[in-house]
Amino acid sequence: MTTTTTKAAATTEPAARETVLDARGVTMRFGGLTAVRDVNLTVNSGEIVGLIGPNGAGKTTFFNCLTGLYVPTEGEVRYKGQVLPPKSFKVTAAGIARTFQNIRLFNNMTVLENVLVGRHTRTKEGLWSALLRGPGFKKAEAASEKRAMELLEFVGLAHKAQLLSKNLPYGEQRKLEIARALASDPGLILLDEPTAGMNPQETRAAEELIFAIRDMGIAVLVIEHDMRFIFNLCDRVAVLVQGQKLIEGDSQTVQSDERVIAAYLGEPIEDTPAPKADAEAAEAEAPEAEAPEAETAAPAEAAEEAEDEDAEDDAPADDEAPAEETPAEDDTPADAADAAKDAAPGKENDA
Ligand SMILES: Nc1ncnc2c1ncn2[C@@H]1O[C@H](COP(=O)(O)OP(=O)(O)OP(=O)(O)O)[C@@H](O)[C@H]1O
Repeated sequence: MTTTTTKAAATTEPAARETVLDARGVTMRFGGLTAVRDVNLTVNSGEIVGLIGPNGAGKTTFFNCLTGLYVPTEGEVRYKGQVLPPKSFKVTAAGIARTFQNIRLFNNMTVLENVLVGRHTRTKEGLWSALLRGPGFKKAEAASEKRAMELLEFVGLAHKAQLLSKNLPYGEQRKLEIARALASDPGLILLDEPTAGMNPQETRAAEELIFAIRDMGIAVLVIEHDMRFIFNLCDRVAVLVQGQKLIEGDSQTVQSDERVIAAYLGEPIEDTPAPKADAEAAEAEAPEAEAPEAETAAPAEAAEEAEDEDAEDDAPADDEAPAEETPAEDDTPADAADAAKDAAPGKENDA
């Protein structure tokens, strides 16, 4: 990635902005625990919005509600005005892509194949066409491969296209996840801790990459514990504390808000420090990044998974252990779906 894009680039764009994401009154309960409570959040085209909060504040749960992994107990999520069905593959098809806190790559597939998996929501060729490998299929396959290579070029991994993804260094695996998410041609990308485990140099490169994604016309919603990264990157930042939105505003407003500092430090603040000191204090108190460990439980039959509409979401991840989750029904075996209904009787959104 050699872009020189900066935050200022966005502010010179025309003001006409479309509301891309509109989450209204989103609440998620797990039994007696309310992980997310009545959260409203919008993301507009051309924006990079940050979502921060202490450990356990409900950030990832909120992302899961936005992307159909969870059916919110209350509230609704709209993408470009349309209520989203709470099914992850439909959310992806509608135009929202995401990456995960714990990397979810198909370890035994090549870098290129991983991006092609992300492309499947945009290919129209059916099973028979694929089996017979007719001219339509071959044309679609060539187009997908071309697009996948463009995206690998964009994230700086084109020269590693034929390597197995498990052989990439950690920072590059994170980039590959982003390329795979971009392969579905999203209008909005949700990034869950994109710099976790990265060194400062990689973090700086990730920042440039996200600016470049924004400049491609894709709105960004990002969770991150690195406060310097968030406040430098985002046009707006929302703070979740104990499942509720505490404050939302520009970086300056948020980082100097006493309640935000108190939430991170866990104690009342008598004197408000200068904003820079705030950011450093918050960063010092922020939880450790996730251990840089790639997902190791990629499905044995990766090719079969690629055919599966839910392939991405079915790849297991440690932070979202299926045993305890209450995901949407299409992402789980029947018994887990039953458990989900009992534990999280969220309403079904209409398409
Ligand atoms: N499937 C689940 N079942 C029960 N409780 C859950 C489930 N998923 C999350 N929680 C709880 O919901 C709360 C919010 O968790 P969540 O992972 O969304 O927080 P977070 O802000 O993303 O935290 P972190 O910054 O550590 O990733 C926590 O108390 C967590 O234990």
